[in-house]
Amino acid sequence: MRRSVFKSPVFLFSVVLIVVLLNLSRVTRYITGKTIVPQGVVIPISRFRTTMSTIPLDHPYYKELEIASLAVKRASVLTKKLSDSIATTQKSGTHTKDDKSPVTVGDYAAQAIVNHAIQLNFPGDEIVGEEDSDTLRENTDEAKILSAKILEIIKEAEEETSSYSDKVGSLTNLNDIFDSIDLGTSQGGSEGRIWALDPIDGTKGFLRGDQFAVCLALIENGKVVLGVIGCPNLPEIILSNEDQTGVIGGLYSAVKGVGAFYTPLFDSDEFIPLADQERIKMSTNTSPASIKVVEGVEKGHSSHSTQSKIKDILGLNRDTVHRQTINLDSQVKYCVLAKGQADIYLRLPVSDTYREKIWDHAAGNVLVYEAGGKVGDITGTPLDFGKGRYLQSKGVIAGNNEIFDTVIKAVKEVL
Ligand SMILES: Nc1ncnc2c1ncn2[C@@H]1O[C@H](COP(=O)(O)O)[C@@H](O)[C@H]1OP(=O)(O)O
Ligand SMILES: [Mg+2]
Ligand SMILES: [Mg+2]
Ligand SMILES: [Mg+2]
Repeated sequence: MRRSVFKSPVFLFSVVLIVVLLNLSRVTRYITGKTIVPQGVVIPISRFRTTMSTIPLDHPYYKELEIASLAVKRASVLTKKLSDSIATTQKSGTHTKDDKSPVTVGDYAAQAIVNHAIQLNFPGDEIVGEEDSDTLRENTDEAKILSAKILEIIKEAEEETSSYSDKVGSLTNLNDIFDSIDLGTSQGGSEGRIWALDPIDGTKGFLRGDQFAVCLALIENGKVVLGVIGCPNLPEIILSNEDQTGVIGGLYSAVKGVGAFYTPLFDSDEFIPLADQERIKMSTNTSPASIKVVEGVEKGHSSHSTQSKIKDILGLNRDTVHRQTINLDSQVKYCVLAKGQADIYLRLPVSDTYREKIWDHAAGNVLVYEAGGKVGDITGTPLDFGKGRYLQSKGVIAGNNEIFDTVIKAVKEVL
């Protein structure tokens, strides 16, 4: 009997050869740990994965995102350490500013680190930063104690994140630290590239050992195009004020036109490309029985009583409203919202004259938009980040696309 052609050694060898050739890149990767792309260029595997994903490696602002992420991670390592030893921080490292708000060694040190990274990589860009070094440069005992502590904690954080130093640099003396802090004096505006930095957003939360965030945004011609928020104390899953679980520490990023993303903040000591991060999306929930509202903790920062009335109008039940309200300091509220763990953010003004600062909202703004939500002032008008260091509007309301207009209607009814 004639042997079937399918069983001939030549045929079987050909099949194996075709399979190997079709999977050449996988085979090479298995043997060498490197990937060969068709042009014969050898690139590391993580870059190959990014190229193959839906998000290209050359997406807009890739380098800005990489530098911003590493700088925010280093500042987060520093502030987390302080936050974990908060009893000492409170005693020795806090100064009260002219507007009576607190500033700690953590705020100064984090601003120095992030500003330095921006200047090193994008020397033509301006920075609007919350802090300045005036107090530290005074010839007083308090200034000397604060400054010595700042130098010490920066050195510690740089040692712990030394693998980033080729990208974000390092600061080795107090003069350079003061100069770096003072790079943040831009007056903002609607032209050019301006970074907005809040080195510790929610300093009061930080001092309580609760939530705070390191917030960095890039504003181009008045529009926020990139935002990175490091949340050193934020659990991955936030269900209510009592029920919060999962990995502690999150890094939330958004690039305009690309999307919004989450990755654990302390898991890796390198930059994780967006293709390897988790894409996050706002909820679409509009049901009064199950929607969740995020608000600040501090009654002096937003009007909790006006917010209660709005929740009433939206139809939240008075018996369950406390379970549907999540109180969090700082821009972590935008992160929880963008991740779809809450549906509405209410920040009703306590005073007619207070104007929000751009560094308090810029990064959160692009995060919510890119996750599929909306942010506006109390009239629903989008926030304008091109008007200087301050927003010229009152209050902040954010929500998923389905519920936003209903919330604005309720706000108008109450005010
Ligand atoms: N009087 C005020 N009204 C509204 N926000 C304020 C006021 N004072 C400080 N803030 C800022 O509000 C934000 C925190 O508010 P909340 O945590 O309630 O959302 C912080 O950015 C804080 O600045 P800072 O960055 O100095 O902490
Ligand atoms: Mg402050
Ligand atoms: Mg702030
Ligand atoms: Mg701050």
